[in-house]
Amino acid sequence: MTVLLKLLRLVRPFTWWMILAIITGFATIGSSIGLLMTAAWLLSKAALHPSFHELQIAIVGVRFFGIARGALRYIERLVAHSTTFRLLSNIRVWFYASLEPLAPARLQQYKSADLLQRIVGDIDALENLYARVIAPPATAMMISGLLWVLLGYFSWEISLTVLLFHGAAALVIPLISGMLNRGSALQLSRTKAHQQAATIDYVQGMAELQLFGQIERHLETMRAQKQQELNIQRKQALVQRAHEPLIGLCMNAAVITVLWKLGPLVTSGAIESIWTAVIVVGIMASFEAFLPLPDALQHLETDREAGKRIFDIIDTEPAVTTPPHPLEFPSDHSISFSNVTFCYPGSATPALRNISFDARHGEKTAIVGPSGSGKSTITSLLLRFYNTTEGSITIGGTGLQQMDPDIVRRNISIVSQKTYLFAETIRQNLLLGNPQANDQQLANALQQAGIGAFARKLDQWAGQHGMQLSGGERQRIAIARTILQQAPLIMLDEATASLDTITEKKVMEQMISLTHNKTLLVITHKLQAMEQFDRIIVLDRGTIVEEGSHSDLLQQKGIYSSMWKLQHETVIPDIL
Ligand SMILES: Nc1ncnc2c1ncn2[C@@H]1O[C@H](COP(=O)(O)OP(=O)(O)OP(=O)(O)O)[C@@H](O)[C@H]1O
Repeated sequence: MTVLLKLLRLVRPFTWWMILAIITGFATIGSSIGLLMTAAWLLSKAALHPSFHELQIAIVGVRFFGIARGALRYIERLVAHSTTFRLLSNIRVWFYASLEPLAPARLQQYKSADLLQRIVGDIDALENLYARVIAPPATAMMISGLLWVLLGYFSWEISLTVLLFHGAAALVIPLISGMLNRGSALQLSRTKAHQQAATIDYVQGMAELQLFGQIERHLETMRAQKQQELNIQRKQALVQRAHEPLIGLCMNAAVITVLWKLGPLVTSGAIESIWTAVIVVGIMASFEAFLPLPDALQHLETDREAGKRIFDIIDTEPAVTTPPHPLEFPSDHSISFSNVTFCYPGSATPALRNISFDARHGEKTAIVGPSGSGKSTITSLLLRFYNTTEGSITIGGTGLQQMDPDIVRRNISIVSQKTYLFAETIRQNLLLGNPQANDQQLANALQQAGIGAFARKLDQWAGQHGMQLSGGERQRIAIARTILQQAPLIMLDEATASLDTITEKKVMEQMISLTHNKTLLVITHKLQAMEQFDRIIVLDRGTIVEEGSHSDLLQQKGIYSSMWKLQHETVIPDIL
């Protein structure tokens, strides 16, 4: 389906609103035409010194059209703005709802700035869809129809002549303008996306740019991008500025041609001379409806480009889908990986190869291994961000793919190494885990996460990305949030990596005791409190190389034993 048809499908729920706005738009310009034509008739007639009685209806007509024009213009603006904003908010909600199933797997290919430009800039561009693309041609067509009927009363030849000039104003001028500005909408949206990316990089990477002395170079790139945007806008404006004079030219040409045709008709007495001025001002007033048309084509190109960029994302097949009849989340929370192989989209090398393991209900399982061995990939698969390439994963015997991904995620609490804190207070960040929690419950959770002192700072602002807190504090707030969530399955993915060794050990022991009857899966490369885990799985380059309890693995004298020795028998300062 073409982008335009898809866009029209989006505006379909507002059909009646749009019809109402188009009718009021038509009535407004129609009143203008009525006002000028009645006034012209009145003046022409008055020149012939008729009785007051003969002018009475025209005087009432002038008053009526004068008041109607103002009132209708107000109503038209009200309806048009209301339609535009309803439409925009509908498109925005639709876009967010369609985006959610694509996260995170399908959105990873987009730069965050590009995504932001699509979410904000491209959706905003669609603001023009109704008011500047759909409404003006519809109103112009109706006005042209009105003139056709009004002038047809006098002469079909005059009627046809005006129709031809209306056609030229509606088609020829916009087409020439469109040709001159071809591709500029695409260039503009790309330039804006690049600018947004550069601005975000500038703000977020300012410290790095300063350290490497690259501020001036980065600013130069931004200046060049701004200049490029200005050049495109200048070119667009040059063409746009010509629209009004060209429409005026068309109008004057129409008037001259009509006058030329009217001459013989008036001389022959086929048309009374009093109507000459009426016909001429009617034609002149009708061209008001054609003024926005050349811009409409420009906006159409912008909207098509914005729509294309939006549908590029939305039409992507989600990496995971909800089955038509999802099964319930089981009460047994054992996790089982069976011959699982997984390749990230676009990657030829599997991140996990044929791995099988069980993490039984209520047991504590640790997955350890060197960096890049595939530990976090296990988390992504369990949270159903991706489907396995081969093999299956079950919870309590039910296949992950047979359940609703949202329900699975609601039952698994996770603290990852990339904790995200919202630019809100500590309280708001904690309430994400349990919106109903009272202050006492928040304080208990903070205490259990090892930052009891924050119970007195619940209303402190966490800062952008939680930057008003240290890395360790952020991590412990995230742990407290997980404690509040009370999900039956808990996963810690390098959750304590940013803590010092002593605190890390303490928090880990606390988590193990807090999750007494729960299934706990801990992913780590720092071997802390390992003796307390029921099972330890050692991963290396995507495969399970060792499995067993802490003492078993030490006896095997394999990778685990070497890692343990390195971390515990050699004195390695924390700062390394
Ligand atoms: N989104 C992704 N797209 C493509 N490849 C990826 C992606 N994420 C991870 N990988 C690759 O998959 C492999 C396993 O990565 P993973 O993050 O699971 O390792 P890890 O053991 O958790 O590492 P670390 O301890 O450093 O976090 C790595 O080779 C990595 O480059």
